[in-house]
Amino acid sequence: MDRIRIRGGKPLSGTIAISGAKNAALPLMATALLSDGPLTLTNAPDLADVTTMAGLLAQHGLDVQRDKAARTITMSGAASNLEAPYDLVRKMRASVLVLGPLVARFGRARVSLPGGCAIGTRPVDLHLKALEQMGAEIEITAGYIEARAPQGLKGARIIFPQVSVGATENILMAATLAEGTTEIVNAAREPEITDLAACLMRMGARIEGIGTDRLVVEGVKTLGSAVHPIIPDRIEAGTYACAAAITGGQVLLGGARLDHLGAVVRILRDAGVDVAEAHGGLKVSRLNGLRGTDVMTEPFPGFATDMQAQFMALMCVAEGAAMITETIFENRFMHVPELSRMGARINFHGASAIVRGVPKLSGAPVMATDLRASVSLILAGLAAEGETIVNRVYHLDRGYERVEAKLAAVGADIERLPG
Ligand SMILES: CC(=O)N[C@H]1[C@@H](OP(=O)(O)OP(=O)(O)OC[C@H]2O[C@@H](n3ccc(=O)[nH]c3=O)[C@H](O)[C@@H]2O)O[C@H](CO)[C@@H](O)[C@@H]1O
Ligand SMILES: C=C(OP(=O)(O)O)C(=O)O
Repeated sequence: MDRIRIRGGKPLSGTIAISGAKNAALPLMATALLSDGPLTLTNAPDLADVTTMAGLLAQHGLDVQRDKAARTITMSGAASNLEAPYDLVRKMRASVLVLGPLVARFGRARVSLPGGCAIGTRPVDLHLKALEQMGAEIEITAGYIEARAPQGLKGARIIFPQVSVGATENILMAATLAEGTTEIVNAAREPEITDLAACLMRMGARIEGIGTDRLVVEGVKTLGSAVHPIIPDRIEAGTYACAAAITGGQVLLGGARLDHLGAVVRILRDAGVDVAEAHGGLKVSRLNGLRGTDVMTEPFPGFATDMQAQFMALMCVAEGAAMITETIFENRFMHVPELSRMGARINFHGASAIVRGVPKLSGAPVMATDLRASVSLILAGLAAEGETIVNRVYHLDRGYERVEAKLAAVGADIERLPG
């Protein structure tokens, strides 16, 4: 298995092009199940998760054409197989996003339950309850969600008791082909939801309230073809902002959008990082020391849970203490013991961690159990004295396109060691 070797201490300088967003690409690909297409997505990132989703759609019977050089994915045809198998769903939880589109269009689907993962139990009860409210009959048998709506889905008033990105996406997609009006109350407002709604509108869907926590969808009979550009990855941008900050460098994040970063910008600024809109993206620099800054994760526009591990790496070398509270996932501190192995001073109890900054981290072999934890160790490695080896790179490849090439191009001493 590949590993990443980093020799720390080099301030980053230059431009990093931000790729299309993983978390936008995956639901956007699932929308291809709602029509015969073709649906062409541009600015598609070259990520393991995108490959998994392409494989899932192909096994459903869609024609999936991917041009990596042109960064496009074109999907067409109607699903002939309505089952999403365990082997693919367990690799990538976002596979469950095929459920809403399949039931809406074909009146039934059989989708493996995703199960838990390193960061939490991550149930899909909100997705299922909302589909039931829209008239679907749902049974769980042999680890599979069996959903049936022989008369089609019906519009309903869905009030989510908790903000869920995936449930909002599944129900938004399903509602586009349901009979009548669906109102989604307490909808997630992440930029990826806005991007999904924009693509669905291009395909002919009728949606109001885009960008708010109340989406109203008027069902239509069919959806058509579209060409849609995927938004830049705000989490990749935030990650490289932390890379610039932790090394005391200055980078331009090509294509990154300030309005997509939500509270991440304010918190980075509070911590002593300069983030400014610049021609072609965002300029991030850190000329003085980092300040310990408290943060709590929240749904958008709050501070993203997908940025928590990276921000913690930054706080490991800040002056003073930072209290980091994780409110979205119950087990998203897997990076703490590994950062501690690199000399970080972190205590955590329950949902909060106290990070007491140290002047220097020291390189070490480390291992991570999820995507953002892995990249937080790369960030720590960029700032550490000596050599850091990050094992289990497959987590990184799910969500970061050529992370070592992008960082090396702005001056990091980093390379992939083929396993
Ligand atoms: C592919 C993708 O876009 N993944 C993102 C998506 O994941 P995902 O869509 O899985 O995350 P959710 O927003 O659904 O999860 C938020 C919280 O709600 C809980 N919950 C969710 C659904 C449900 O039916 N029942 C339930 O209890 C979850 O366990 C979690 O505690 O949003 C997360 C929160 O911003 C991000 O960290 C992930 O990167
Ligand atoms: C948790 C993440 O992804 P997923 O929902 O695909 O596991 C992530 O992108 O940090």
